[in-house]
Amino acid sequence: MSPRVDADAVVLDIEGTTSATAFVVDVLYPYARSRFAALLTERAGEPEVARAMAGVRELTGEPDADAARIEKTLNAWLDEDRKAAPLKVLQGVVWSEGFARGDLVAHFYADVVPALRAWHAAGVRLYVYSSGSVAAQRAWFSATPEGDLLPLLAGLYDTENAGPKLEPASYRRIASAAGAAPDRLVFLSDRRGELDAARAAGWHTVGVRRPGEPYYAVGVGDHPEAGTFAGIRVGGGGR
Ligand SMILES: CSCCC(=O)C(=O)COP(=O)(O)O
Ligand SMILES: [Mg+2]
Repeated sequence: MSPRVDADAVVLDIEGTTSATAFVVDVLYPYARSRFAALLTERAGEPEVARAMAGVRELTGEPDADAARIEKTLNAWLDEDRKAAPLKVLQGVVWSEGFARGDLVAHFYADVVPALRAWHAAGVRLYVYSSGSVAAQRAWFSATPEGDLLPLLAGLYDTENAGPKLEPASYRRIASAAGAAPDRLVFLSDRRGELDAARAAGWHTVGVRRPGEPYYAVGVGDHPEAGTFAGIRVGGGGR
């Protein structure tokens, strides 16, 4: 449970890995849910909102869906924790404003921020790859109980700029964008399917298994695993 990884860069999943799924589901989702109606009716003319509403209509095959119908769909997707791109865009809009306003403060497991600081200080580059939109990621890392962590991060990737998390091509895209050889990258995630996709792209992987998380019981297959970030050694020569 203390993997050593010979890599130059760490790529982080958020939900279930750096942070509790329960916080996302119990705090962030209700925050978004309570603001969708106003967003869809009062701000439908904003390009990002309009594009996401068109995306919902396309995904559901309901070209005439009005704001109320779209809100219903978004709430159903929230109930399923479905990582649909238009939902993630709209969540990103609402959450960014919530974090900026001070309504929301991000959650990180206690072992995460010390490890991120130590890796960064040792010259390991840090990236995020999450289903949460880049806007949501930026807001999340900028408003933490330990202050603004964005300066630690070299880049942010989501399903829009990289692609779906279960497809190896997405990890190849990230490696190329980050200018890193695949075998110099390690992906930390709680989901076996994501780890399988990263490994298929030639990356190192570590499955993060935290008791109480939804994927804990499923396990991470034959990927190296860690219970916390504290035991993960990353660096040239596995330092
Ligand atoms: C700051 S992103 C909030 C979490 C979220 O909405 C999400 O979908 C995270 O999914 P992940 O890919 O990080 O498991
Ligand atoms: Mg996750």
